[in-house]
Amino acid sequence: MFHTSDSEHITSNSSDRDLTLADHGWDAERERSFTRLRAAGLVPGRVVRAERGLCHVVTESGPARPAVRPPSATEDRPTPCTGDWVAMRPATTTESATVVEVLERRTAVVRSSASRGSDGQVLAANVDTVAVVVSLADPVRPGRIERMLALAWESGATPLVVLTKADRCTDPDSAAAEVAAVAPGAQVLVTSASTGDGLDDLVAALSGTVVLLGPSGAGKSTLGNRLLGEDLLATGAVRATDGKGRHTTAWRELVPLPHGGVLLDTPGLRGVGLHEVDEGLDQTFAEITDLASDCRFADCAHVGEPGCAVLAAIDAGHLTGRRLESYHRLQRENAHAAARTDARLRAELERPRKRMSRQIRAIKQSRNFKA
Ligand SMILES: Nc1nc2c(ncn2[C@@H]2O[C@H](COP(=O)(O)OP(=O)(O)OP(=O)(O)O)[C@@H](O)[C@H]2O)c(=O)[nH]1
Ligand SMILES: [Zn+2]
Repeated sequence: MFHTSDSEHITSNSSDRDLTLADHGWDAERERSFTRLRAAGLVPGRVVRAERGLCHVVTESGPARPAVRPPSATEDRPTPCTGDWVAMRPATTTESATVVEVLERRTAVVRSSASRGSDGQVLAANVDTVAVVVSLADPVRPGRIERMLALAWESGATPLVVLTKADRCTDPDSAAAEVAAVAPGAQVLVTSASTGDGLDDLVAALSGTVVLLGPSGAGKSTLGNRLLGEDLLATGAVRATDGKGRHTTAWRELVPLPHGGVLLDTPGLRGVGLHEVDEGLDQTFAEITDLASDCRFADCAHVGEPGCAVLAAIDAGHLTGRRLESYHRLQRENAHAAARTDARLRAELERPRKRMSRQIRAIKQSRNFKA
């Protein structure tokens, strides 16, 4: 039955840890909402990696690779993605295990070129903490941080800014203050994977399912290694390059952290763009949102309207012009993403043509393979 984290698994080695659902974030509330499904003979599992038509799931009785039943024409069931909780029909002597339902997502990180709610466009589900990772080895780029925070807030998870490579920065504290000024409502932590500074505070601040979001070279992998414990990732790396182990060992994008919580690292998350982040922008620029309620016009765009409280705050020195410019720029980017989505939805209506091109692609691919 259901293992709790204080079961016998706590004393066993790291690969056994993978066997408990609690280690993967299963909680009492999830269990309660699963009652009906359990009664129907289904078992819960969490998707540790999803591919077309097949997912790697961890269940109470170990890892499974259930098939995903394609939704019927009338069903509006999402395709499972990394982080999803699913209800599975267990394997029988004649049939393999099947994912029957995707449980309601508490949060979702959505890709920019896709619309929320439709299939295959959610990059990560049920994320609790989005850690925006920023290197202190380079000058602080506030616009970049604001952009990632907008995405983080929009997902529904709690954002956190993790400044890395403090050992490469002469004044980490003032850099942290500069970042805190553009991250209202988010905790800002200074760390160094090299010296170990700030890592305990980071572990304490992380909760539930954690995603590390940040540009290439920011130090995400290094930080992830420190959080996971080097042995675990080294094993994963060895297995990934060891041809013999490839078929038996699934590459996991979702790994329990030794101090609690789960690290979610899915390739698509690196370099994700903005998507319908209106609310996320409002939270990222919380002080502008507050000021805007005092603008004379309810739809004030803060670009020169009379009675604009936001522009007045800039004149009074309470808000930087850079901050408002960044807000405008991200709003434009968001609008472009929305327009792209509309174009995509129009394209969806041309399915027959799409299917044709897919067939052509498949034929070309099979030719390449033969060549
Ligand atoms: N001095 C110093 N270097 C660090 C620290 N953390 C990471 N680095 C170095 O920064 C470089 C990039 O780190 P990664 O962890 O690979 O960065 P990443 O964000 O995972 O990059 P991508 O995988 O490209 O997305 C590596 O050479 C690390 O050794 C740190 O705390 N101090
Ligand atoms: Zn205004």
